[in-house]
Amino acid sequence: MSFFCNGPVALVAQHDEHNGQGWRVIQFQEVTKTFGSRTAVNKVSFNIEKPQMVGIIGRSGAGKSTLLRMINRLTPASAGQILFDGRDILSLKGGMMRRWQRDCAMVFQQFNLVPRLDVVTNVMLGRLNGHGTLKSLFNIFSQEDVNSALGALDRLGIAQEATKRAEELSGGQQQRVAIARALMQDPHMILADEPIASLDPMNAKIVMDALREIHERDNKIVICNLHTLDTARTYCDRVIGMRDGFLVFDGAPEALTTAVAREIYGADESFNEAATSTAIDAGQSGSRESAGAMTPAAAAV
Ligand SMILES: Nc1ncnc2c1ncn2[C@@H]1O[C@H](COP(=O)(O)OP(=O)(O)OP(=O)(O)O)[C@@H](O)[C@H]1O
Repeated sequence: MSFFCNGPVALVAQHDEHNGQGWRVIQFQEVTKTFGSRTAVNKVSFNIEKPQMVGIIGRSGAGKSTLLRMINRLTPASAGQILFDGRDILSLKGGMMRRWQRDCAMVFQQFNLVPRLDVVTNVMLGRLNGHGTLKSLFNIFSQEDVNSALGALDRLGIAQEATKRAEELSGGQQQRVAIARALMQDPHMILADEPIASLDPMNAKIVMDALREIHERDNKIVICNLHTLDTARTYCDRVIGMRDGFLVFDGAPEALTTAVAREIYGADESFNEAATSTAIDAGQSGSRESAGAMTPAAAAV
């Protein structure tokens, strides 16, 4: 299904919170965020009914980051509901809220690692929410934590960097460490806020391949804010377009034509898709840096 409209949409299907296959549905119901007089996210409604890789696109200021940050409660919503398994996650407090935040791991544009800590410790920080207060306070990790962190790094193809300080790594490597840290949370979903915006095309491809592989192999939802249409088309099963806080497009990547993109971006006839391109060539694998056990996922899309 795809649709396009110029105003608020409310397409919340009425159904059980389970999709009949034991998989838990996420429902966004008129989710809204206002900052003073500005409405950053305006009555956004949609459901995710199966593990999908969802790309959110739109021009700067459209509300993409705010929407993502509301999901894991980094930004409080002003109105609406986000239901997971029928439970409104926007009203969770204390330990329940922290557990939810562990369930939806965030990956940020600027990686958010601790620069002077070694890579493996940075990855293990993903476990902190699951530890008791004392253990968390002193960063006490078990041998099992160390083994899991090394396993996650190996999966991301950077186990050999485990003992280096995070600040010694390239941007692409740091983002893979951040993804390994997210995996340590064993989350239901990964929320990636412009994960490749600071990376060159080769590293952008490695990072997007990694996210796609996690989606495919672990059957996890990945929601990814993206600035580039070609990346959304190549990697995502579903694209959501935002404009001025409204959800204005929700459909398959094939439906994301240049004309549709022009509407989402509020651009005129001079709109040039190349301006949003990262020039990721999904087929260019010969010279690229190894991503370890990654499957070049773009080929599967
Ligand atoms: N903490 C804040 N205080 C006030 N206004 C904010 C705050 N965060 C976001 N906004 C405003 O909300 C609107 C949506 O911002 P948001 O960062 O969600 O957009 P975006 O689509 O992610 O943009 P970009 O692609 O540039 O990151 C913008 O007008 C922004 O200025």
